[in-house]
Amino acid sequence: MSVVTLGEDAPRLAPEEIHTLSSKAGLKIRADHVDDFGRLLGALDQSVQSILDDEDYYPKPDLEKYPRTDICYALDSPEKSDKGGWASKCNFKCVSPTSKLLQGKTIALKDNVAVAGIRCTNGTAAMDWTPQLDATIATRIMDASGTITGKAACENACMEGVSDTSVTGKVHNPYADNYSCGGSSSGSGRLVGTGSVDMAIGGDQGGSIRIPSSMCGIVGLKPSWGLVPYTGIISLEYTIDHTGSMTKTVQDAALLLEAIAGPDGIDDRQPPFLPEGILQYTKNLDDFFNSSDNHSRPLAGVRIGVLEEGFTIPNMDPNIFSLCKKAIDQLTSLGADVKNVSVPAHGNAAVVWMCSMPIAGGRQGLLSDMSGRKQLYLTDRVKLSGKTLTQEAFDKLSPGGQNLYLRYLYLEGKYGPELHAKCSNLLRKLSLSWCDGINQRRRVDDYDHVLKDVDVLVMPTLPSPPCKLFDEPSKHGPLERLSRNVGLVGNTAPFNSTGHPALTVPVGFVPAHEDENVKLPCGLQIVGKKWNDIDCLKIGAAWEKAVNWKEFT
Ligand SMILES: NC(=O)c1ccccc1
Repeated sequence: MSVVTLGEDAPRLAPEEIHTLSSKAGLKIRADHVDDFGRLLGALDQSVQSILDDEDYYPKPDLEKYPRTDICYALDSPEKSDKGGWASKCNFKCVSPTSKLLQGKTIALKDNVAVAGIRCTNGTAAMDWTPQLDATIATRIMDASGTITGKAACENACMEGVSDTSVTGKVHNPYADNYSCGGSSSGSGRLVGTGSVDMAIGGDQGGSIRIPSSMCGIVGLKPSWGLVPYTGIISLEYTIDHTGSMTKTVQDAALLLEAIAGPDGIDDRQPPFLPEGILQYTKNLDDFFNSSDNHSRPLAGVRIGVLEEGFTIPNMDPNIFSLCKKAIDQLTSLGADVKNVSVPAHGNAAVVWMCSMPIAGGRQGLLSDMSGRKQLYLTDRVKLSGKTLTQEAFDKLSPGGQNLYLRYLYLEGKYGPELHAKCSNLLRKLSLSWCDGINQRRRVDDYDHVLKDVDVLVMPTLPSPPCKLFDEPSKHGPLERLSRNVGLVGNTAPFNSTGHPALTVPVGFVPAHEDENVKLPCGLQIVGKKWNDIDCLKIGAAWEKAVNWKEFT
């Protein structure tokens, strides 16, 4: 870095530059101050230039230990995408001396997770980014000897819940072609659902792990906020960003969570340390089942609250309603203490989530402005977005991303930070801060008030079954395309804002709305106390041991 001086011959801004700058902001600078500010800003710019000339600071991927070869992109060979599931495939050498936890498991990463040298689409052509780093969770999977076999398709800019918006093509439901896998982690849902991989990583800001998991008949866990590092993953909005597992079984969910959870020292949402033993999910799960002396009633002593408002969200399908009630009866017969509970604020929580998202989400998710954080910034990707979206980038977004940007411009212009501030407080009212157990003096509100009496809340993951994909999506207008998302996140999005862990397990099939002969998967959502992801896993695993979900009616 060079030494900057404010001497007579130091670089300075000309008076016209100061004038242009201030008049754009509607300000006038006193005539006798113009030269002073010109010199101050000129010196600043000299410092900035020295920083831009310096190297950036990223975690270095270990390409020698974990080489990746034979990269094949769905954009080049769509026929190799497995009906849309893959965004890219690769050959990864992942034999680690460190741990064998994931040995023998094949794993797909959602295509918003950075893997060095492999193009990362985020489901959209609006930005073309090839990362030079591995996300923390990718490194952790390699260090646990997991075999990464590629990147799974993701819906456009992670802003869609129906699987016909990705730049890599439509993703078909594992149980019926031309039906939705959900989104935005659509490829992860399909690939695990069809058995193309054992496990996948998904991302979730409003339901994007749980929606495709429910629709593809698999287990999806949105972990507690901050449990799994988001470092090196494309963000939508940092208060609601989560990454987590999508697996065939709850046992595998525990296994993958164990591999990826815990502080990485970079993601500033994470606590620096966690209670002893909390990350040993597989052992804790085994201990739970081994300690039960009544194997036909493994859930004896577990308290389950049936969230009434979770069954009355808009568009609730009667078949989903009754199937989930029956699944809950099954939990009762497994010994659980089940009672109805009410959180009146639940009905409106997704609406607050929706009004809160655009201002911060447009800036962070579409313009890549994450200022205020102390974490790893993806500088090379930030460079691609610019200060405002270009026409070209806007045109490449699907209606969900375009709508987010217009909502951002509209709400930012009309209400500014005041709206975002109020929404954030209302969302915080739903739940204590993430250290609620420690700070007992705080008021106990909404969900956490009820979670004092029960261990978990249960409700349908989604109000409606997967819908049909459009034959030619681009022939349909934004309203028609986005209408398919309406109400979808009523039971999922609230827990992105509160940060509670939320697991979806498949509980059977329901008829599609378009054709009653088409039967598609349906999930039950289990929401736990913060940091008690293990409670969700225990109940899910008890269900899975007792019931063959494909035959449950
Ligand atoms: N990223 C998300 O979680 C999401 C889910 C559904 C619709 C839009 C976004």
